[in-house]
Amino acid sequence: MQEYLKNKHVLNEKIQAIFMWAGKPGATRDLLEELRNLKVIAVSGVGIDHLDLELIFRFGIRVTNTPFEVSSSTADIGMALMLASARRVVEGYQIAISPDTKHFNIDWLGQEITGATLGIIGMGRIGYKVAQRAKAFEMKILYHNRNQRNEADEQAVGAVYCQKMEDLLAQADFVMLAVNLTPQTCKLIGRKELGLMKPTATLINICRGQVVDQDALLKALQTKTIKAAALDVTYPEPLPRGHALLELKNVIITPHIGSATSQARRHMMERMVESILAAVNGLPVTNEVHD
Ligand SMILES: O=C(O)C(=O)CO
Repeated sequence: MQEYLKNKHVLNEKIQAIFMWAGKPGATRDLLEELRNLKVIAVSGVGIDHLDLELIFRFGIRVTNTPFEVSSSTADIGMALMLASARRVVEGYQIAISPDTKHFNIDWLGQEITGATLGIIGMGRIGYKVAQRAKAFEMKILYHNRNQRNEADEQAVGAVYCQKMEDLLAQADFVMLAVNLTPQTCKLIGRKELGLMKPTATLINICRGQVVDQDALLKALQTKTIKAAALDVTYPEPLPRGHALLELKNVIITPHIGSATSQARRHMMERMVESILAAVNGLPVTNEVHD
């Protein structure tokens, strides 16, 4: 890095590819103007909501991401959060390690996910992997998506399509968010939607914090409009210390670790290297992002 900063101007002329973390601040106009030989931006992960694609494409730069490499690990974190919330794993852990052993006998009970209804909002690659896992837990599966999946896909996981998201919200014991962040999905879940959920339901977010109106979520949790939330993503990340969501017992939060497995990260790296080599050599790029 120091070497780069020392020779920034010379090196900037040579840079043909940059690597970016999904969700982290995107490529600015200043940066694009400086990197005059840039051919490709390789994004690690599926989310490209942090990039101004119109601006990047105007510079003739190609964009690539790794949508296939993160699906299983992100679906796993969704299941982990759902189970941890339902079985109150974090509270249990606090009791198990508490110096005061008199609380060791718990005075609360968890909830089984077997037989419960899971509503998946966003049935793309990640949502579908969640459904595959939920089927093994004998959950009833509802889903809402822009487009209905084909019958074979639905039957393979026993998922029932809800054309209206409201129908899913009203029936689900667990609502899992797995959509891309777009202007259409920003604050998709707000006060009205939370109000449609059962008071016994849990919201799980594994996509982007901005998909939920966080103030409305906080209120819904404080007033017990819904039972609990389990979030791998928030807005901002991390939440400022002392944020009210961090104080609630019915919330568990992980630090955006959907793709944080050694397997997923290795596959993401391999795919990005492959895409960068292809792009700098003017060849077709796997997972190229288009308009
Ligand atoms: O790949 C992404 O965009 C993720 O956020 C994975 O959690």
